[in-house]
Amino acid sequence: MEVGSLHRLGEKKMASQLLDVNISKKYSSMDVLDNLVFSVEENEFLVIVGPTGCGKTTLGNILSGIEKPTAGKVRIRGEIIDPHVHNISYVFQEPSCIPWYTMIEDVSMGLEIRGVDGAKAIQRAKDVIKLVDMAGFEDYYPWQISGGMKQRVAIARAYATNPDLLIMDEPFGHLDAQTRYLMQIEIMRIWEQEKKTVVFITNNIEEAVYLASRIIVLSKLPAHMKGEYTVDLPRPRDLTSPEFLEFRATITRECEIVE
Ligand SMILES: Nc1ncnc2c1ncn2[C@@H]1O[C@H](COP(=O)(O)OP(=O)(O)OP(=O)(O)O)[C@@H](O)[C@H]1O
Repeated sequence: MEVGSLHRLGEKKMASQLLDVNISKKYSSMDVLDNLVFSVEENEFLVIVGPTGCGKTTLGNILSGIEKPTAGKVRIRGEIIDPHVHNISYVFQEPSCIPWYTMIEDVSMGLEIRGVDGAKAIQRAKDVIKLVDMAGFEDYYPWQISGGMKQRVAIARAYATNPDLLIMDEPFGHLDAQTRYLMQIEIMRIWEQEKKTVVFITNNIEEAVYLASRIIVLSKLPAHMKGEYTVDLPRPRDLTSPEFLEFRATITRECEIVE
């Protein structure tokens, strides 16, 4: 079958640009990221895939401003990214709920730290807990809910501050296959509703093709860009359709994983 739905970047005109990335990163003498140059559009769902240990988390940390590149810059709407200035949310692989906080306290705390007054913070926390389909669990503690539910709360916390950019680093990596699939459906529903820019890191190619508006494939260490694909399959995507399977096979080949 001809892969008519694949486009090398450049065939489609970019919409409004949010991030402009041009970076390299070394740890001591080890080259980790090798001259990565790409942009991220407003409201897109960009997925970064690459083999284990290739530097995906390092890239996420640099995009968020937590870590500095050794060379080059990340710009957000033209300004050098700074987590103290720009509103960036990060969802990690391990859900990081505070054990002695209820769900509503956990989500509202981040807002209060940012100066939102108590009543408004609670209301916004209720809204985003509802957004992730956790209404009714506001007064539960982390030890009373499942791993998937904790990750929903982490996503609620990430959306609560209405961020310019959401970075998700293998957020479903520790979940069982069925919960992972349900979470993929959920994250799509939320993304389509909220229209936030998401950079999603994964080494699961099926997940990448299911979620992405665009996929960037990284090479093994030191990571350089191997390919960039616009995914224009209709949503919700059918994991068993010939088009989906063809796309998955193409990305798998690009990652040099034998299917
Ligand atoms: N702070 C650090 N200091 C030194 N080396 C580091 C540091 N952080 C990461 N590394 C190294 O950089 C390389 C890339 O690590 P990174 O965690 O970014 O990869 P990854 O693609 O996210 O891995 P995985 O798929 O296993 O999550 C690894 O060799 C790692 O040991």
